[in-house]
Amino acid sequence: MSTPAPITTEDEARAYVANWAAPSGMEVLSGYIAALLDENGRQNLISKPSEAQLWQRHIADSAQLLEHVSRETREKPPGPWLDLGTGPGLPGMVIAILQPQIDVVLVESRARRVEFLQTCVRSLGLANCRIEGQRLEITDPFDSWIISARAFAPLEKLLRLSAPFSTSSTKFLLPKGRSAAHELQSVKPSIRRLFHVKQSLTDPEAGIIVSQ
Ligand SMILES: C[S@@+](CC[C@H](N)C(=O)[O-])C[C@H]1O[C@@H](n2cnc3c(N)ncnc32)[C@H](O)[C@@H]1O
Repeated sequence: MSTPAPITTEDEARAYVANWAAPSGMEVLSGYIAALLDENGRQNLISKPSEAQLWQRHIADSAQLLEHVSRETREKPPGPWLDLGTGPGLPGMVIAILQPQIDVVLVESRARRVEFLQTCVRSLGLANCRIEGQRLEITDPFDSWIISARAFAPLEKLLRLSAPFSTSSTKFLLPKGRSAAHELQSVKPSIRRLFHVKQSLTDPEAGIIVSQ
């Protein structure tokens, strides 16, 4: 399989995301983006400077996690995709919009963010997206097919918190920005050997920690 080209502009990001979208996915996505930008005026969901590069920094950055999932499991997901500390739905809600056959569960503890997520689910008609609006620690456990988390917690803490939601076959997809390699180096070898770092398509210096 060829490695996709790096994404360096908003146009490239939009075209990249469109490749992952189910029919009508891009239309639903524009509804989500409009809501996100509107709500960002009321609460701090994404940094203000990143608004100008929203497709690259947030939407394509989320969508690229699909590169690390086999086509076979993507088409017939063997369980739910769990996104920890999703904030405004990044990356989980983007995945749910692009791939409606995937059941996505978003965990977020902050009430105003939860309200935003619930409004999006209702207004965009996202039947495959469930919100768990409380701390992960008090969320009823279930077995996840995939666990994603962007800017949520350091790796060891993340693994500890997510243990009730993972099995030996759960795949972890953890965008870690520029600290990915360093973070993986800093965990104990028994954990380190279970993961590797993949380069982000949206930032050549950023990495995604992926389980084997
Ligand atoms: C830095 S933000 C990242 C949000 C989003 N993933 C993104 O990349 O834009 C971390 C989010 O995790 C949520 N969070 C932190 N600890 C949590 C916990 N124990 N359970 C659920 N959500 C939590 C916070 O409220 C916050 O929205």
